Amino acid sequence: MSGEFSGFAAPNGNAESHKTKIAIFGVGLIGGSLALCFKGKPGLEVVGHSVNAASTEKYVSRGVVDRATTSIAEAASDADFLFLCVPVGRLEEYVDELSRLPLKPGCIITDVGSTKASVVRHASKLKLQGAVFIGGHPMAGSERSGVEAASLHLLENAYYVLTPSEGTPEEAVEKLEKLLKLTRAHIVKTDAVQHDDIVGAISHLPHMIAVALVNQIAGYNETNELYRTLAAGGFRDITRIASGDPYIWRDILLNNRDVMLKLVKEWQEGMERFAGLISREDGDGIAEEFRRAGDFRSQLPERRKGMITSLYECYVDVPDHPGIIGKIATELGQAKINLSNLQIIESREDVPGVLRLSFKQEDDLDRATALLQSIGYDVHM
Ligand SMILES: NC(=O)C1=CN([C@@H]2O[C@H](COP(=O)(O)OP(=O)(O)OC[C@H]3O[C@@H](n4cnc5c(N)ncnc54)[C@H](O)[C@@H]3O)[C@@H](O)[C@H]2O)C=CC1
Ligand SMILES: O=C(O)C(=O)Cc1ccc(O)cc1
Repeated sequence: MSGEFSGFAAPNGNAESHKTKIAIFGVGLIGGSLALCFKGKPGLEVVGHSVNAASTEKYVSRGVVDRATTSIAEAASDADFLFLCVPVGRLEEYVDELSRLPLKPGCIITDVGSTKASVVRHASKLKLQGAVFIGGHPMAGSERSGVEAASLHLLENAYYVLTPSEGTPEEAVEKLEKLLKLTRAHIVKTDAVQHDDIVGAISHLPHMIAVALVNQIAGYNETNELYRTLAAGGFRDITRIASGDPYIWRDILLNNRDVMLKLVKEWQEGMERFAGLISREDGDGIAEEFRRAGDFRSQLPERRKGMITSLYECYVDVPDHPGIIGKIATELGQAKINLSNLQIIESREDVPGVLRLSFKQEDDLDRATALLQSIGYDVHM
């Protein structure tokens, strides 16, 4: 092996003679984003698997993998790393299927499922014929799905949780960590059960609440369309995650059932408490709730990609006159700064507009902020 990855040993130590083969089962948003991080790197070969022949052709024609197959056995054969990137409800079947195949001794099987306890428990019960299973969960994503939504930068700067068990060989974890450096994500290790408790609270519950909230408003809208018309900025922002893939989320919530039921109960108790404050007209109590929330929120990691926001954003105060959007877009374009979205938040004739600029990379955000400030715009995060 040569170049950037010289010395990147295949898990069986057979580094020099063969490329390190990475098999990706389910090349969608997450599988495709991982594939893009690995493909084209010296010493690595990326093979995609789908149950569907049309999908395998698409993976190759979009340049996301080196080759693709509908045969699990072919994808798995001689692979050094096997990434299971299918919906959570399918993960255990894939682990079962792999346990029946002649895998390369010392290969590493990992997954990207949003829940960890059940798949880790399942894998620990199987004889994996010399393979090592390590649970994984890249904590970045978006409400989009499919290989079309995959991006080389999706996982950059995000947290990537690994859940090795007590018996997992340390050197296998190190090999996986070394490969995952290519994603530029930050590795965090924790126990699978604890993972599901925490991620249930900070990701699964917010997704559920967003869906319930949108559906509540959609119900009102049936009798008065002004609900949709007036549902601007804030509502749209906090409910973006309600547009996640229905089947991906069905599997996540069902798989994390016990955690979700406990969280929903506690959420309902929180809402009851809030309703009590309102019905008793306890203004101080309401203000205290907002104060506590504001305090905790201000301690959240800033601009951390992953949960709830997968973009880097800033706001620019702009005088409300025609042409300003084009002017800013042109300035950014001339500086070769990649803008991924641009939106007017408030724009009335007598009120200064606020333009929201979204970027996929932190560096673009930093450069845009510096450029726009240098030419006199008021930019804030
Ligand atoms: N969507 C997100 O933001 C995140 C999702 N995850 C996890 O990543 C995994 C994949 O999710 P995404 O990439 O978002 O979904 P996706 O829908 O973009 O990709 C799923 C892939 O699995 C394949 N697939 C779907 N149903 C299948 C079935 N029944 N049998 C075999 N293959 C099937 C699809 O063809 C596709 O290639 C899930 O386990 C999810 O929990 C993890 C982090 C973030
Ligand atoms: O879209 C967002 O902001 C998310 O919260 C993405 C997300 C969805 C599922 C995961 O398991 C991890 C991250």
